[in-house]
Amino acid sequence: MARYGYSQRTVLERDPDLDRTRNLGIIAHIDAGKTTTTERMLYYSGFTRRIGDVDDGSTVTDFLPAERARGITIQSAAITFHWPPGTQGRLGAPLTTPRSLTPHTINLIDTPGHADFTFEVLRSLRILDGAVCILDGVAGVEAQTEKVWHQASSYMIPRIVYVNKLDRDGASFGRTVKEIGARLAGWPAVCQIPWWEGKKGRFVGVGDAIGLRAMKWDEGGDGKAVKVCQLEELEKPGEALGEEIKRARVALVELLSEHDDQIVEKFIEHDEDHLAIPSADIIESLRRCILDGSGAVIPVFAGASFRNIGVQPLLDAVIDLLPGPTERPDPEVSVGSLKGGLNDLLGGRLLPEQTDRDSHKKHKAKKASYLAATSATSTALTRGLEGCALAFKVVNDAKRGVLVYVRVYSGTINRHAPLFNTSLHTTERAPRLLRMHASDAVDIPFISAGQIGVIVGLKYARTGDTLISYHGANHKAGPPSPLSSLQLRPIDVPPPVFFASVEPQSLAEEKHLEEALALLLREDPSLHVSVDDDSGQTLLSGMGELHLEIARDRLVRDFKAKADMGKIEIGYRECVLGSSSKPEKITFDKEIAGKRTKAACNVSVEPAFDLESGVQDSKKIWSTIREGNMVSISIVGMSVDRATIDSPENPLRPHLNTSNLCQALTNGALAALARGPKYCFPMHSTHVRLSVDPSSDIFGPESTLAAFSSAARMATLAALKTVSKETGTALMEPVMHVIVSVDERSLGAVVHDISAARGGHIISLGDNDNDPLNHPHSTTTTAVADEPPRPAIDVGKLYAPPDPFGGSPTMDHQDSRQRNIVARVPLKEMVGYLRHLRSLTGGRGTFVMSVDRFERMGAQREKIVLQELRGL
Ligand SMILES: Nc1nc2c(ncn2[C@@H]2O[C@H](COP(=O)(O)OP(=O)(O)OP(=O)(O)O)[C@@H](O)[C@H]2O)c(=O)[nH]1
Repeated sequence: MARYGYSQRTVLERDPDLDRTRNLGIIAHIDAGKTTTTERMLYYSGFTRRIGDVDDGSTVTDFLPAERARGITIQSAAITFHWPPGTQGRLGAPLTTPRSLTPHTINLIDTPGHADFTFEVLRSLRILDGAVCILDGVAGVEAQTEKVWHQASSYMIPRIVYVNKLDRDGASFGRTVKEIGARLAGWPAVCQIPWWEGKKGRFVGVGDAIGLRAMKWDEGGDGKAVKVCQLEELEKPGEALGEEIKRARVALVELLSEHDDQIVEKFIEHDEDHLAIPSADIIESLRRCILDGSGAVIPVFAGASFRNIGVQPLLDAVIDLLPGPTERPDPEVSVGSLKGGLNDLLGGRLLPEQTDRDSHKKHKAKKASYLAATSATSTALTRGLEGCALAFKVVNDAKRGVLVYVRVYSGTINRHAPLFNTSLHTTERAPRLLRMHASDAVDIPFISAGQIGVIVGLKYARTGDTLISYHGANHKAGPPSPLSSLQLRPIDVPPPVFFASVEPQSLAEEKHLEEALALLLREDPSLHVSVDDDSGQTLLSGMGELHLEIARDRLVRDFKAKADMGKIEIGYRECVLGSSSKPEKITFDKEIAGKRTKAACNVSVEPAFDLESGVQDSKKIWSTIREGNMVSISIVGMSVDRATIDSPENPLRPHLNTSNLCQALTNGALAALARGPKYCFPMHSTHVRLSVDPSSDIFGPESTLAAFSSAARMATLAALKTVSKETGTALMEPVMHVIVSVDERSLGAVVHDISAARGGHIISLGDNDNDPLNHPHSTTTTAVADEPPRPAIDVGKLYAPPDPFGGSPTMDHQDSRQRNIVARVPLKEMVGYLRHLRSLTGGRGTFVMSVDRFERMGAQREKIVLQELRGL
């Protein structure tokens, strides 16, 4: 079965320009040096005339004022530049090997490193064809890196690693290589080794195991001039670098031989001489090994971007090793109930998957109907579809208005073409198309498959929406089915756990604030806005404190909204403690716009703390799980089979369509669940059972969908109120899955702090028994969920060059060993944790966290939290 996001190999036309395009992302832990490295890339490619500096806020990529002020990257900006610069080759000429001899187009998508921006990272990751993962040579593999690395594996993104900051005291390339093996669960293929010179071990350049040479940069220069030394020059007596480069080459060939048969042939062809294999063959082998995006083989490069060392060979590696759009797997789409690769679907090659439970006969019948459906869909798509793109980012630009960044996956998107948004079901024209160079832009007539570009002037498109253009576009009706339901697979948005009220400073500002919030939500769908019915207050919720702080900055500074944001608070949830004793029946009966509307339904509620295992209800014909709650619907006289087919006996006919009715009822119930009866927090772990009896609850044409939705909302509110009175409700709190990376020395203090002071539950300690790093000969397997485990990695057998001081690759320096503490901790106890962790660990500790679940609080804890909430 295909993994998340993609199925089989793509069948994009082999376009020579696309072969020379790299949709590249840079991923890393916060502060590893993404922006610093990007600035050098832009400078060496001739894109900028001076090197921007993160520390004085003059970089090209971090162009939002909020980013510049904080010195961190918040938004992924897409920039296009060319590498190598100059005229060594020309576009359209056949590809030479190595590819880095011919100019290529790099679309660079910068991704944020902060944990609060997971959604940003994910939405950038999915459109990449390859990525560079930057590590800090002192800190090694940090918790956030591990997290993003595994996310990239699940999107099958081919990656290379760049170990940065090797100029810093305490930098340890060898230890970092071992950590790559252990923590990133792949085989590090050391392509470069650091060149440390003199007694103090000054970092001056890199040794190249692929090209059997070394590169040296002048101290203090802009790094443009690179001195290349061949192996012979490095083999002088007393010169250790030459020998180490040879050792690295042997290790590289040995490693590749275990993953690639073709390099074994080359090895034999060259009399089993590791050094005799041409560098072009090594490059091709590395390329083959990383192309599947599994991360099983991890090419490792070295540098110190801040000192202008190592960036040009890194760019060469991007071109030489990472794939172009034509070499990537087919993007996964859904069309109605069909799911599969877009190009498979267009080419009529989508095959059904047989589940283990399907009997052969049943499978045969299923396959026949499936094939008929896919073939009809394929024909419709091939006839109709002109272009299909994913809006992966929406940005409000002060000069140009709203910019929608898109990646085109099929066909072309042309200027002025009407674009149908299959997520919102609206059509909008694309008046202008741009190619972005950070904050500069160039007008272009079209964006074709595999390319990244910007559409200006769209009013509705949001981040994550699928946009299509089609033959015979019809503004009013939109495309015919099934084209109208074509969607590139969306990203799951985690639940928001922090919220704050947002108030306009005056009544006159209300409208402007509303518009600014709407724009903010278009940019970032992981933000939510709700209006408290009782107080009329607008609440903005998000995934982290920083997430909301940035949202406030965006509102006030960038959108110029005159608004105040209240205190950022934790988004608790409320749950019912018992079930309704009898269903609550509500008849909604109201005149709307001069027209009478009337509908009724019955609702009962009950606790559902384990939604994962499913809630049994034989009568239900429809159920939805949303934000930790379940809504299930039954209609008297209908069973699951008949419900989906609008047969003549369907009791809802002729006024109502079953799925529209169920959707309207669900929307009504979900609206009621947004506010708990006692504490006003959203409900969680609650099952709403809704039932409609067509003989008594439907009143002919007066029973509109809106009337049903209102009836469902009111009945759910009433049922929650009754249960709250009869059995009570309780508070639930977000509990986080936390990974803290600390060195051995601080382990005890941090563990004690988590378990004693923060009420956390330690799950694992990365202790001597489990942590491969502490057992040089122990093994590790891949940590990617839903992946079959890869053969174990023997960390002790990995090649890593010796480090000059301190960080020996055997990691016998007890105190500098990194340990990962995995724990579950209530979010409330994690507020402001980074500062505390830094003080416990002398500034070295880092952590990542994500929402694990919502948990009911004990009575004592609930009392304390309630007192705090009431300001007591
Ligand atoms: N000594 C040294 N410092 C570096 C190097 N590269 C980056 N830095 C410094 O590390 C800090 C963080 O660098 P950034 O480039 O902002 O890191 P980033 O990964 O973009 O950080 P975010 O944007 O916050 O995710 C800055 O103070 C840089 O000057 C390097 O090679 N050597």
